[in-house]
Amino acid sequence: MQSKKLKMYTGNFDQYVQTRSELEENQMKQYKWEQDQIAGMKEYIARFGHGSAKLTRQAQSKEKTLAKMERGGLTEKVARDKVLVFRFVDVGKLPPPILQFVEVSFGYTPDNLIYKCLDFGVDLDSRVALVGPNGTGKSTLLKLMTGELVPLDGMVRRHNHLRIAQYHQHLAEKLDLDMSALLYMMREYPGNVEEKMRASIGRFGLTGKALMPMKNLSDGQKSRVIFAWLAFRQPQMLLLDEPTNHLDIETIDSLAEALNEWDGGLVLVSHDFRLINQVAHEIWVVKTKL
Ligand SMILES: Nc1ncnc2c1ncn2[C@@H]1O[C@H](COP(=O)(O)OP(=O)(O)OP(=O)(O)O)[C@@H](O)[C@H]1O
Repeated sequence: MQSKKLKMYTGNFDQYVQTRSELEENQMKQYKWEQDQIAGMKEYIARFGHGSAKLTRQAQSKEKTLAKMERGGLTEKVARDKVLVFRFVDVGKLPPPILQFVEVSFGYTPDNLIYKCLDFGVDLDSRVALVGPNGTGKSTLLKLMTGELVPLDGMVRRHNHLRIAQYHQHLAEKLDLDMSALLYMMREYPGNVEEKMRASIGRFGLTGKALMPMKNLSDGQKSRVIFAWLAFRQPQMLLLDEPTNHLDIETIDSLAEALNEWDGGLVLVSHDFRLINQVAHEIWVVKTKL
């Protein structure tokens, strides 16, 4: 969708990028050529339109050519897509260890353990993608990291100053859809000036949508409100549970870019290899239950 018009492209995303760039390059060449012609004719008409009979005739002829070109429809300038701004504020480093699992065992019931004697550490340089079939325990592991769940055995040690933020789809249910994103943020984080809140929403590409009720936002835009809400807490560690479900390809790429520019730690649960390939340095496979 460009300039409110739907254009169809065949092939995959990479082919679309290639074809679109070629078409736009040609369109820009044609646009520049036409604009040069028009400028030349206009200048001629302005200079010689009231000169000798011969020059005036030539100027009139150019005027006709110009009118014909305009009637035939001029080539439009290539409209650049608005680049999505997605940005997490840098938080600075905390000395490791940041988050450590020591001999952790966990199950929702003691007779059905999902994890047994887990030992690992995650720090602010970590860029981990957790992958594996549904129901193997990826979300459970994130909840153990945040402290929402506690181990049956062993311990999870967190740095005293560690701020963790977790993204998951259920956060969308917390949004008050009758409110605008701006009012929502101001209610969630009272005592902050409006300008600061607008900027925090703007960092997630929602500047033009800040004032409309959130029920009018698409699912992808609601996800971005949640990202703005999480980012405002300036976490050093982001735990993202299936963050791309409602995001289009450009937004996924913006998210990947923002994560790559950010200095915190990341644990990502996702099936989306477009995001995983761009941001993960390690892939941990969570396999079947014990
Ligand atoms: N609150 C709960 N009480 C009891 N069992 C639960 C609870 N939450 C999850 N489970 C079970 O624990 C196991 C692991 O669930 P978890 O949600 O961590 O898996 P997952 O790998 O994140 O899968 P998915 O991608 O489907 O969310 C599943 O068998 C699930 O049914």
